[in-house]
Amino acid sequence: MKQVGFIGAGSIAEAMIKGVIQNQLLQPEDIWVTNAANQARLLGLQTKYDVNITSPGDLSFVEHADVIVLAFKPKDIMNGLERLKPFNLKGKCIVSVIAGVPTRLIEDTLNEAELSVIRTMPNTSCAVGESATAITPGRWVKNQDLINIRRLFEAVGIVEEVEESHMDAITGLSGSGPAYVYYMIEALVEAGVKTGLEKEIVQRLVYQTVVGAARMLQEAEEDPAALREHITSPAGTTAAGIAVLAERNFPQAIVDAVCKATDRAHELGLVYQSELSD
Ligand SMILES: NC(=O)C1=CN([C@@H]2O[C@H](COP(=O)(O)OP(=O)(O)OC[C@H]3O[C@@H](n4cnc5c(N)ncnc54)[C@H](OP(=O)(O)O)[C@@H]3O)[C@@H](O)[C@H]2O)C=CC1
Ligand SMILES: O=C(O)[C@@H]1CCC=N1
Repeated sequence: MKQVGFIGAGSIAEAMIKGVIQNQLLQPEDIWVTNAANQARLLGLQTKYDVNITSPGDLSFVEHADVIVLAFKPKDIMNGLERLKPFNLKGKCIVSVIAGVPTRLIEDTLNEAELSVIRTMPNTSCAVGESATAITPGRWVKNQDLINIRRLFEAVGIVEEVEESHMDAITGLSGSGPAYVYYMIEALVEAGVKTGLEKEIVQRLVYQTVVGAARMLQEAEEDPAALREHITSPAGTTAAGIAVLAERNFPQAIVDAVCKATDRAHELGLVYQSELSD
């Protein structure tokens, strides 16, 4: 893999760019980025990461890039693909990080026979090399492309290869997942501040609590339920706190959130499939 071009310069594109540069999988000069309209954003990325940019809407790097990352919103899929169509995509690998959009739609819309398309679902923790990324190959993926793209995402976290039928659920689970965790952290901080502690102190305590819990999961050979039990003394403070969460059906709220996010990913895919057949 020599040159990677990002079409879309938003949150996930930046997280990936930051991660792959930090992990030295790619050099800044091998990365190209464009977007739809926001020139200031592109200049900001160039200043921060020293990557190549083109003017908004200028996809000329597609001619020499080996890998093209589709990093725009699902609503922009048809427009984004139409703009790619005029290019000779022979031998190139198209990597989509777009929620809900099936590989088949990309394959069928782009004007290239037997195109290598890989659908992926990373999360923004790419930026610190800690993404949980799922990848699924399209119909005509070359083995070497799959190896290369796996390597790209392994440079910024862990990778699971899955059947495409699981991608919407993964989008709702680990694609959106950091947001659920941040939401809980926001609430923990709010609770700490309410006790009268300084916000900075609360933040340090809470962030480290979350980092420590995550490391325990990775390093202790016990599941989360067992780790929770170790903290929960009979009739102690944790038991009192957990009882409130159980009473408010915290686990069910999380399950419902993931299901809803999964349904939303599926809906996004259906919308654009039906557009294709119109
Ligand atoms: N954010 C996340 O945590 C994750 C997001 N994703 C997926 O990644 C995709 C991007 O999400 P995110 O980065 O959050 O979105 P952002 O809104 O932050 O960025 C979207 C980018 O797409 C650009 N864009 C829109 N249309 C076009 C076009 N036709 N050609 C070129 N660029 C275009 C926008 O340009 P401009 O600003 O100029 O309009 C912008 O740079 C989505 O499909 C999402 O499902 C996947 C995993 C995680
Ligand atoms: O919210 C979204 O649609 C995207 C997909 C996964 C994370 N963010």
